[in-house]
Amino acid sequence: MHRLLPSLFRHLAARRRLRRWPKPRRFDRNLVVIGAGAAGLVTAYIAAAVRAKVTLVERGAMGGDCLNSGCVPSKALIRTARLLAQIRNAPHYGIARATAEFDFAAAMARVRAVIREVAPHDSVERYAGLGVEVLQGEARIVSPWAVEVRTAQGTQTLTTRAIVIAAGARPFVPPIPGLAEAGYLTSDNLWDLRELPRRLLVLGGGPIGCELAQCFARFGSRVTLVEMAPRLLMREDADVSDRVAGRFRQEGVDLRLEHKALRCLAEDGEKALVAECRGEEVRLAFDQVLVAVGRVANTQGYGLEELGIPTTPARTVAVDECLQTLYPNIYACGDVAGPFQFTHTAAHQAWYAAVNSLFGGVRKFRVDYSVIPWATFTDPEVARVGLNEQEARERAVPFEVCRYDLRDLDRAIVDGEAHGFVKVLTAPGRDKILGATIVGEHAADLLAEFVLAMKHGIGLNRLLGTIHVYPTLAEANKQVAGAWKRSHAPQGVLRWLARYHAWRRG
Ligand SMILES: Cc1cc2nc3c(=O)[nH]c(=O)nc-3n(C[C@H](O)[C@H](O)[C@H](O)COP(=O)(O)OP(=O)(O)OC[C@H]3O[C@@H](n4cnc5c(N)ncnc54)[C@H](O)[C@@H]3O)c2cc1C
Ligand SMILES: NC(=O)c1ccc[n+]([C@@H]2O[C@H](COP(=O)([O-])OP(=O)(O)OC[C@H]3O[C@@H](n4cnc5c(N)ncnc54)[C@H](O)[C@@H]3O)[C@@H](O)[C@H]2O)c1
Repeated sequence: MHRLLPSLFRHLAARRRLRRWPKPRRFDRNLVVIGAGAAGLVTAYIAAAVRAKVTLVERGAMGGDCLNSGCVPSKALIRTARLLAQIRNAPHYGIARATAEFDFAAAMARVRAVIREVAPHDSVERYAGLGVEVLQGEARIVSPWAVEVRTAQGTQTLTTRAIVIAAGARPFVPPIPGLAEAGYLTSDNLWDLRELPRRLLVLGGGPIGCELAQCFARFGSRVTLVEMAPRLLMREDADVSDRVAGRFRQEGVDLRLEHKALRCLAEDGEKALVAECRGEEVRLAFDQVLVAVGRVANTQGYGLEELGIPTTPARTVAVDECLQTLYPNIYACGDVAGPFQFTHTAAHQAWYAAVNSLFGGVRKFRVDYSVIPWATFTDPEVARVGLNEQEARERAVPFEVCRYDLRDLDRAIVDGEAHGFVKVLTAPGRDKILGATIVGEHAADLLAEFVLAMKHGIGLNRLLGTIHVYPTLAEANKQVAGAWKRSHAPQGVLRWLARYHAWRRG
C-alpha cells in the first residue's frame, strides 16, 4: 500500500495542475505529437493504428536525427571506410595487388543517396497513408490542451486530449574558449563536407567520436582523438575499450586519452587545441575539429518553461516510469526524455507514450527497461545487452563471468577475422544471463540471440542445447554457453562416472 501512495498523490496533484487550465468543450485531436524522429514517428504510427485522430508536427526533415544526421549517414560512411580497409588488407587473402582510388566527395554523395533511399519509410506520404495528419512546422505547447503550429501557410492552434513530446536532442558544444572562432563540425553539419580534412581532431571518445574517427582515419585523414577519460567507450568494460583502442592505434589514430580540452587557438596560420594531460599542457594542431562530447535534449522554446514542466539533472524532460510529465495528458519519449539515446529505445518508449497518452485513464504501463541492447559500429564492433562487469560491481550485483575468445572460432578463422570475444555474466551457480558483451565482426547481429534469451528468460543451458549452423559466427554464442557448462560441470558426479567406467572396463 505504501508504494501506491506516492503515485496516487502524484496523480491527484497532476489532475489539480491540469484543472488550472481552461478545458475546451470539444477537441480537434486525440493526440498531437511533436517531432517526427524515431520516437514521434512510432508514437503517431501506433496512435493511427488504434484509430485515434493524431497530428504529427515536424519543423525540420522527416525522420529526425537517425535518418538525416545520425544512424543512417554514419553507417553508410562506415560501409565505405570498411571497404577501403578490406581492400588494404587484400594481400592477406591472396590478392597480391588491390588498389583503391578513394573519392571523398563521391563517398559523401553516396551517403546522401542512401538517406534519399531510406527517406520514403519516414515520409509525409507514408504517414498520411497510415492515417496520420502531418504538419510541417514549428510546434509550441500553449496549454496542456492546445498546441500552436506555425507553418509556411500560417499559424493554427490545435486542441488535443493528449500531447507526446518527441523533440529529440542536439550535439552538445562545450564552452571551450576559441572553439567558435576556430569553427567546428558536429554530427549535424559533418555531412556537408565535400573535402577530406587533412588533419581531423575528434573531441570525445564516445560512440560518435569512435565511429567517425575510425572512418576518417581509414579515408586517409590524420586523426587525433581527444578523450578526457582514461579510455574510449567508458560505459563498456576496460577489456572492450582496450580492443577498440588497440585497433585504432594500429590504424594510425593518434589517441589522446586523459586529455581535457582547454582552449582552441589560431597561431602561425594553424589551428590548434590546447589540452591538459596530467598537469601538462599539450598543443594539438588540426585543420578541422569534430565535437562529439554528448547530445543534449531539446527542452527550450516550445512551451515547457511556460507550463512549468521541469527538466532533470541530465537536462532531459522529467517523466515518470510511464513517461508522463507533470501533466497527466502530456508525455515525452526518445532522446528528449532519456535515459537512453538510441533509435530502438526511442521506438520502444514510443509504444508506452502512445498507449499511455491515449488510454492512460483506463490503464497505464511502466516502461520495461530490463533488456536494453546497443552497439557501437567501430571495427571491431562492440555490442552489449544487460550488465557488464563494471556495472554489476557498481550495483553490487553478484555475478560470474564466462568468456569465449573468437580466435578459436572456425568461421572467424576462415574469414580472417579471428579476433574479439563473447563475454557473458551469469547469476552465481546458475545459467541465468545477466548480460552479454560481444566484441568482433558482426557483434551487433550476434547479440540478438542474447537479447531474445534475456527477454524470455532462456538460460545458457538451453542456448547450448540449440543447434547453430556450422560454420557461422553465431556459433560463438553456443561456444560461450559450452564454456559456462564446462566450468559448472558437477565434479563429484564426474569422479563417480570415471570410477564407474573404470569398473566397466574390468
Ligand atoms: C552520428 C550519430 C550516429 C548514431 N548512430 C546510432 C545508431 O547506430 N543506432 C542507434 O540506435 N542510435 C544512433 N544514434 C542515436 C539516434 O539517432 C537517436 O537516439 C534517435 O534518432 C532519437 O530519436 P528521437 O525521435 O528521440 O529524436 P530525433 O530524431 O532528434 O527527432 C526529434 C525531432 O523533433 C523535431 N522537433 C524538435 N522540436 C520541435 C518543435 N518544437 N516543433 C516541431 N518539431 C520539432 C526535430 O526537428 C527532430 O526532427 C546516432 C546519433 C548520431 C548523432
Ligand atoms: N551506435 C550507436 O548506437 C550510436 C552511435 C552514435 C551515437 N549514439 C548515441 O549518441 C549519444 C551521444 O554520443 P557521443 O559520443 O556524442 O557522447 P557520449 O556522451 O557517449 O561520449 C562523449 C565522450 O566525450 C568525452 N568528453 C566530454 N567532454 C570532453 C572534453 N572537454 N574533452 C575531452 N573529452 C570530453 C566524455 O568523457 C565521453 O567519453 C550516445 O550516448 C549514444 O546513445 C549511438
